[in-house]
Amino acid sequence: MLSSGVCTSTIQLPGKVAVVTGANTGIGKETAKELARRGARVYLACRDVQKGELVAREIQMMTGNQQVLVRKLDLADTKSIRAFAKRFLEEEKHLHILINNAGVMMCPYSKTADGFEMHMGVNHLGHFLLTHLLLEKLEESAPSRVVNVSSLAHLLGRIHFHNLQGEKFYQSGLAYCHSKLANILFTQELARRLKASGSGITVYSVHPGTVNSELVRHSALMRWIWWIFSFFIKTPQQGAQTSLYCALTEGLEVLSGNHFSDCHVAWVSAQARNETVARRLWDVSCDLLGIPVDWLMMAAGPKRSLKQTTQHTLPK
Ligand SMILES: NC(=O)C1=CN([C@@H]2O[C@H](COP(=O)(O)OP(=O)(O)OC[C@H]3O[C@@H](n4cnc5c(N)ncnc54)[C@H](OP(=O)(O)O)[C@@H]3O)[C@@H](O)[C@H]2O)C=CC1
Ligand SMILES: CC1=C(/C=C/C(C)=C/C=C/C(C)=C/C=O)C(C)(C)CCC1
Repeated sequence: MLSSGVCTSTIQLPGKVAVVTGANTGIGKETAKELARRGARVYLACRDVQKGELVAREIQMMTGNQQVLVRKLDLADTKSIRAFAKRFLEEEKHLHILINNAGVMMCPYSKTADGFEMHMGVNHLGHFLLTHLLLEKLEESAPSRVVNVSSLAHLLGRIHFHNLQGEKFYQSGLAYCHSKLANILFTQELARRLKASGSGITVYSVHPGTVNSELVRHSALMRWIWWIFSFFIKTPQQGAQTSLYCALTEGLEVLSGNHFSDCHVAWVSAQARNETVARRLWDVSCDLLGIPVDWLMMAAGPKRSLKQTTQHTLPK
C-alpha cells in the first residue's frame, strides 16, 4: 500500500480532449492538472461548479494552459449526467481520454435522485451511464481510452443482486467495496465488448494506492487513521500516477480490461474475474438506467464495420 509508481510517459497532448470526473479535489484534480500540463483541453466534471472554477483557474495558472473548462456533473442524478453529456456532445468534436474518477466512501445510507444506493449510484451506475452517453465521441476519436478509478477495497466487495440498493442490509464500508468491485467488473465487460466490436477504445481499472484526500470525509475513524499515517500514505499527486499511466502509456492497448496499481498490472479477486457476474451486472445496470443492453454494439459496431468497409474499398 505504501509503495509507489510513477507514470514516466513523456507523451504530449496538444489537440487532445479529456474529461475527468470529480476533478475539483484529490486524485482527480492532480490527474486533470497533469493532462493540462501536457497540453490537452481538459473538462473538469464537477458537482460543485464554484469549487471547479477555482481549481480550473489554479490549473490554468500553474500549467499555462487556458483550455481547462468546468462543467456541472452530479453523478447522483441521471438528469445531470444526461445534461452534461448533451452539452459536451454539442460543443466538442472529440473525446480521447475519459477518467471516471469521482467517488464517495462510507456515506450514511442515502439514495441518489433516481433511488439508487449512493455508493452504487455514484461510483458505478453514474459512471456506467456517463460512459454509455460519451461512447460515440470516444469511438469517433479512437484510439481513445477510459480509465475507471476503482480500489483494492474491491477485495471485500460482493455483488448482491438481491440487495443492490442496500435495502435489505447496509454497511457503509462494505457498500463502498461493492461499488469498487462493480468498477472492475464494468471495466472487464466493457473491454470484452469493445474488443468484439472492433472499436479503438480501450479501458482500464485502477487502484490509486492509499491517498491523503477528502475521500474519508464521512468517517471520523478513517479521518483519524489518515491523519495519523498522513506522512506515509500517498499524496494526491502520487495517487494520480496510475490513472495517468493508463491514460498515457503507449502500447497499453493489448492490456485493455486489466486492473493496475502502482503503474503495473495488478491482481484482482476471484469475484472480480467472474464473467457471469460481470455480464449480469451489465444487464442489471442497463435495466436500472433504462438503456438497451446492447448499447455498445448499437453505438460502435455498425458504424465501425461501415468505416472498415469504406477504408478497404477507397484505395482501389
Ligand atoms: N483516497 C484513497 O485512498 C483512495 C481513493 N480511491 C478512489 O479514488 C477516486 C478519487 O478519490 P479521492 O481523490 O481520494 O477522493 P476525494 O473525496 O478527494 O475526491 C472525490 C471527488 O469525487 C467527487 N464526487 C463525489 N460525489 C460526486 C457526485 N455525486 N457527482 C460528481 N462528483 C462527485 C467529489 O466532489 P466534491 O468535492 O464536490 O464532493 C470529489 O471531486 C475515488 O473513486 C476513490 O474511490 C481508491 C482507493 C483509495
Ligand atoms: C492500518 C494502516 C493503514 C490503513 C490502511 C487503510 C485503512 C486503507 C484503506 C484504504 C481504502 C479505504 C482505500 C479506498 O479505496 C495505513 C494508513 C496504510 C498505514 C499503515 C497501517
